[in-house]
Amino acid sequence: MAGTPQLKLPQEEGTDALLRVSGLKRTFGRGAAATTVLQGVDLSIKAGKLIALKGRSGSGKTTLLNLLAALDLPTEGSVRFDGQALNELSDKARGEVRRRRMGLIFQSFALFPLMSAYENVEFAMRIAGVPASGRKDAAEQALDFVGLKPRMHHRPFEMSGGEQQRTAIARAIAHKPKLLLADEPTAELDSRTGLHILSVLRGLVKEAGMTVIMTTHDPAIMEVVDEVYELEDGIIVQAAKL
Ligand SMILES: Nc1ncnc2c1ncn2[C@@H]1O[C@H](COP(=O)(O)OP(=O)(O)OP(=O)(O)O)[C@@H](O)[C@H]1O
Repeated sequence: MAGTPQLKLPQEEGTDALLRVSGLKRTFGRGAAATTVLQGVDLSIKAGKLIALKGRSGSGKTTLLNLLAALDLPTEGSVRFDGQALNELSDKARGEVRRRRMGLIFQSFALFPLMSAYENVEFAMRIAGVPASGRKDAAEQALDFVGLKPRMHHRPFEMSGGEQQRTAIARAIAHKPKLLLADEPTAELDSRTGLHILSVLRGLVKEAGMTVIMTTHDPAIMEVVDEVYELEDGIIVQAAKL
């Protein structure tokens, strides 16, 4: 894979965690119908790591990812991202942090069907507030990074599942976020295509200095990541450094 030097994030001094999660609890519903999914999650993640979050179905992986992405608010506890406590921000400021400094990837790709790969990436940058003058180059760099520049004018229905997921990755990284959050990024792909997606994600960490956190059931993922965290009964029960 051709790494694009321009995608590299500025390296910062300091050893503070990029993401610090403390006593995170999330309860859905009220009274007798209440379900506490996260019971007090603590996590500290340094910049420049590839992280897998595993756990059986229903263990709370997506719930945790949504809290890290500031798409949801905890019932108790806090998420500190890049030095800011997300729960202390207004809704608007939280949305800004997510759009400008995070990238999100979903298992269903979630691309706009009538837009080409390039237009999908360019549109996301517009939403992220990237000035018009820089959008074309940044979109092309991101599509080049995932190996899709030759197909960037194709629309999603003209692309394979792997190409659609690579478009979704390009869209998530074009504004150079510090943190990329991916919910089961290989779930809808065959194993060979899944491995290709993993090598793209690995490249983002190694060559661009991003931090990637992904939920997964895929054993192949555990082998290539830097750390694996396991959710069980609402807490982290295992944190392995490979
Ligand atoms: N908005 C909600 N309202 C009520 N319950 C919810 C809500 N969101 C999630 N849950 C419940 O929280 C639990 C954890 O769900 P979550 O999607 O986080 O699990 P998961 O580990 O990602 O599962 P999977 O691997 O199947 O995707 C489930 O029992 C789910 O039904």
